[in-house]
Amino acid sequence: MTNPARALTLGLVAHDRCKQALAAWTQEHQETLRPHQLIATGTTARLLSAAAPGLSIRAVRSGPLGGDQQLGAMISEGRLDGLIFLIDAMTPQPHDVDIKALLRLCILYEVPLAVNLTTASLMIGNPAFLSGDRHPAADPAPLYAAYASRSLSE
Ligand SMILES: O=C(CO)COP(=O)(O)O
Repeated sequence: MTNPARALTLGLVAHDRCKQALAAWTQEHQETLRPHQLIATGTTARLLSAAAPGLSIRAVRSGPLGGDQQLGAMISEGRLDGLIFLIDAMTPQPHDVDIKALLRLCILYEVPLAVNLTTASLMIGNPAFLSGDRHPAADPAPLYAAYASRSLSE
């Protein structure tokens, strides 16, 4: 069953060589994105806001300065509904550990994740995703409750 439509909180991040592509995609999909709350890492936010001035995009810090970790914190608090993250696979990044940590939290918490624009378009074109509907297995709480309360005694 599909939940009533609600505004989602979506993360948008792109490495430098992918920023123009994400800006063009955001512009192209601005009507679909408009009802949702968009959060982007600092420099990505600047470019996307220029490309699609009608969208309200909240900036966190730049990725290498903690922005990826801010998005990760939102995931761990259940405050991010999806992430579009265009990663430059050909350029070493100084904050590789932060990138890995953000991807890991998407996996851990079943957050829908697009690492290319084909998947991003599929994601936002899917009415079930936009309505906030998630597969029942997407609730990680039961999975990790046993881990969080594990006994540490011998
Ligand atoms: O480095 C990033 C993600 O890992 C993106 O950060 P900026 O959007 O600030 O460039």
